[in-house]
Amino acid sequence: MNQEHAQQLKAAIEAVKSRDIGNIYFVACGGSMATLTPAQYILDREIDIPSAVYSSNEFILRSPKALNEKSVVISCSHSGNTPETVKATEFARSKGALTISLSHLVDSPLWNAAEYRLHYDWGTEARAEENNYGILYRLIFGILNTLYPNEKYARAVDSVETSLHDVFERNKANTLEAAKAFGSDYKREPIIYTMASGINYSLAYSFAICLLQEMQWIHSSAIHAGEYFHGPFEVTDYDVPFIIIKGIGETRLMDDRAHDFCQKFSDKIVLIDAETFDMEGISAEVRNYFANLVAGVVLRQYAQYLSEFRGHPLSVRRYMWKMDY
Ligand SMILES: O=P(O)(O)OC[C@H]1O[C@](O)(CO)[C@@H](O)[C@@H]1O
Repeated sequence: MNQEHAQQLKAAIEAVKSRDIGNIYFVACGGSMATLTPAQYILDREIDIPSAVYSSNEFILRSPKALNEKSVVISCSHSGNTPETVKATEFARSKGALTISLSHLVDSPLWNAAEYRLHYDWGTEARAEENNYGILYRLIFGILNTLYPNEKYARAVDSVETSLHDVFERNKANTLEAAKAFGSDYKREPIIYTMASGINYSLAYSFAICLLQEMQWIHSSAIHAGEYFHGPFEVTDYDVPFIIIKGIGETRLMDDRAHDFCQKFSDKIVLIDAETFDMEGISAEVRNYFANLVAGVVLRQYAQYLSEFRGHPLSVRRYMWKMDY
């Protein structure tokens, strides 16, 4: 266990405990916003303190009336440099909110803007319990366990710290051949939709906007499985690809309904079904909250092989970080 990370988490959790909390905001852009979103889902399900997710600039511009000294604002920027997220964190602090920021870069502008800072590891060598989701889940379940002590939350933290890494590795190995087949079969597709609901929706969103659009320049759109029947299903056809992510929790009914319909008319469905994951080691009562993380790792491997078969590295950009925007 990284002791520096553990100290940073302890300080942030204690700070939350010392306050009277009225609401919790999650603020970030793009992939980082998608990373934070499952935490909001978990809070929604577990406690009655209201919470919301905002894209950083909208947070400033909309300026929620309830943002005040009773707010906790959790922001995240992988680079620590996204100006909107830095400004949103400064904005939250100026309103008296308790600010906690996650970043891979120590001493970045975001790092210096927040009151409490959480560093996370990144890259192929990083252990799951120390990466972005590992730190976020230790924070969220740590906060829950502090505010509402419950063995379930303690076991969730324990699942992150002792099992998540191996769960990721096993599921990556189990889906390696499927990832290669996806890369090979879908390499010439000009458009790929993603679909999910509940805690998995932000994964469908980040796969569409970050992996497919940003990193592969493939047209895409994330469709909420519940919303599919309210417009998007009209584009379903035998040659239109959909990646459907099915969860194991309370919103699976919506995933099933969308999948049942979609497979009648599309011959190109890539199903990522959390029911097939090996979740051994993750406490049973919180598996729904972890299956989306496993789906993310599985899908990342799919993107990696798509990129290899297309000869288009995931790191290539046309505009991002190259010009003013
Ligand atoms: O604030 P961050 O996490 O550094 O984000 C920077 C960029 O990285 C992404 O999350 C993924 O490349 C983009 O969506 C975003 O614009």
